Amino acid sequence: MKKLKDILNKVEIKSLVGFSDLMIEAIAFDSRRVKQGTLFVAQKGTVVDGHHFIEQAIKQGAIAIVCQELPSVLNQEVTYIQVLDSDEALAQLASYFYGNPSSSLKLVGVTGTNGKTTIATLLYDLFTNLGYKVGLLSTVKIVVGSDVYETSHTTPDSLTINFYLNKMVNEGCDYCFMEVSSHGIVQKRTSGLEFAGGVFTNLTHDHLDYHHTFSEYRNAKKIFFDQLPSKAFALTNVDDKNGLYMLQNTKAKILTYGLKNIADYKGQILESQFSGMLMKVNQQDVWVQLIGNFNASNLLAVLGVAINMGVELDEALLQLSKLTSVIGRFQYVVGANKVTAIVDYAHTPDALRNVIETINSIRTYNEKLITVVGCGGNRDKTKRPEMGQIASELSNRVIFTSDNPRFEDPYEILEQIEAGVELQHTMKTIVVEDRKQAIKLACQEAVSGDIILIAGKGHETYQDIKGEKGHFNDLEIVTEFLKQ
Ligand SMILES: CC(=O)N[C@H]1[C@@H](OP(=O)(O)OP(=O)(O)OC[C@H]2O[C@@H](n3ccc(=O)[nH]c3=O)[C@H](O)[C@@H]2O)O[C@H](CO)[C@@H](O)[C@@H]1O[C@H](C)C(=O)N[C@@H](C)C(=O)N[C@H](CCC(=O)O)C(=O)O
Ligand SMILES: Nc1ncnc2c1ncn2[C@@H]1O[C@H](COP(=O)(O)OP(=O)(O)OP(=O)(O)O)[C@@H](O)[C@H]1O
Ligand SMILES: N[C@H](CCC[C@H](N)C(=O)O)C(=O)O
Ligand SMILES: [Mg+2]
Repeated sequence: MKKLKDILNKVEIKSLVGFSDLMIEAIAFDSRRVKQGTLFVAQKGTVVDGHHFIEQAIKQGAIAIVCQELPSVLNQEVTYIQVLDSDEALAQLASYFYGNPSSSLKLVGVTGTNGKTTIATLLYDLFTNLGYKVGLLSTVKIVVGSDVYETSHTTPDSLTINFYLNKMVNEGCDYCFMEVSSHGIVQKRTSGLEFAGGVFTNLTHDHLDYHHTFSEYRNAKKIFFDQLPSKAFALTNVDDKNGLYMLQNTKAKILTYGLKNIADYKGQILESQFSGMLMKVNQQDVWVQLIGNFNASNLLAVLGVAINMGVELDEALLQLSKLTSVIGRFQYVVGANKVTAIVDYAHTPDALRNVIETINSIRTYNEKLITVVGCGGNRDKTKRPEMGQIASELSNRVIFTSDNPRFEDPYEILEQIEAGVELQHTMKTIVVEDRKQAIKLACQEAVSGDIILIAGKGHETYQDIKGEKGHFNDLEIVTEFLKQ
């Protein structure tokens, strides 16, 4: 329970109608979750306008309303707080309500198109291995020390973020690593958080359904760095063409990592195998258990963060060599018939290219690479033909299939993917809409030594069809078929 006056401390208020001397028991932005004593925040959403639910929230027990526009008829028993931006207000309120938890631990945010889950999870592992209690907010899960919680977003809403940060503080966590998605930044889910550091991975094609243009998407990511305080660090990938652009206006201490360009944390791959890579990092050799240029880059980011959080270089390198792959990211099983199946979360053109090129750089070409891939429904449509083109150009055989069609017609999605396949590659491709059947076909076609890549779903344990999430797990299914 907190005083309304205090909760509003950092909120930019346009007008206030009613008493501010109230005790608030809970905050909610969804009217369906309002109970007695709640402060309801009306947000303008992408589907509906939360202002339409103010009445309903009051009926359910809301005693105060934060909104951008005051309703035409006001309830005498309710306090209305008009603000410029409800999303921003919610983030500030949430932070205060939960005791400003981000200032009581060291919080590092990772942003970029690809690599966020990988870097945040590896940092969680590294600092846990060093003996610290650590928190993690990721696409795959939320972790507080060793307690695991389910999540539905890469960057949850600000109430959820602060709820878990508070839990982390109470449980004695020293660090928290979190993913910062572009949706999260635009919707101000991370406003009001005190970051000790930020990492930029890369910027390639994704989410143009939401951000409309590439530069809008890029500027969304940049806001995160613009808002970092001067005592924080901002670590960027100098190999990405937007790496330095991201930090143009940051007040934070600028640090760089890269495989190609001069950087504070500079790496080079000396040798690659399916089991790992030998890397040279700042003049020292280190064997790591992850593979691919993109993972070499991710590991440099991990190293940079570790060192800036006080870990000695030698210790950090030793820890780097102990890290293993993150669930759903280049996870592989080898069947009795020596067929290797790789499950990877590549769901953007760049990620798909990276993963296939990594496989191609290691394999001998005496074997076939069979790729099973699809694209999500109700998401960026323009990435579909690009992914079709990449898969068919770089693999020997491609089975296009469904990946969370959501509310779209799966065959329409598949047609859009196929539209990207160049004429000379059309013979290699086939459409099998049912993902289980597609994986089965790949296993039937594979002979000893062949490699099957199943891309797009990684750690996901469901297939989302018309809002119904039926159980589905690529790794489980392919492991089963490989036994047959
Ligand atoms: C497009 C998008 O990002 N939508 C997010 C947004 O919902 P919205 O703006 O559509 O909300 P809305 O349905 O229009 O409702 C507006 C307001 O009315 C309220 N409402 C609504 C109905 C009602 O009966 N009562 C009520 O009060 C809602 O609670 C909301 O405050 O705010 C919601 C609450 O925070 C999010 O759950 C929701 O995520 C949806 C489910 C989603 O799919 N988001 C994806 C695209 C996403 O955020 N992905 C990113 C990036 C992933 C990546 O990088 O790959 C992520 O961080 O997960
Ligand atoms: N640094 C990187 N650059 C390019 N591709 C990468 C990089 N790291 C990982 N990938 C590829 O992208 C896929 C997704 O990686 P990861 O889950 O770490 O990204 P993410 O940024 O968390 O994605 P999301 O936006 O879904 O949260 C991986 O399975 C791999 O194929
Ligand atoms: N966080 C990403 C994941 C996409 C994964 C893919 N399996 C899909 O469903 O499109 C998104 O929501 O766009
Ligand atoms: Mg992620």
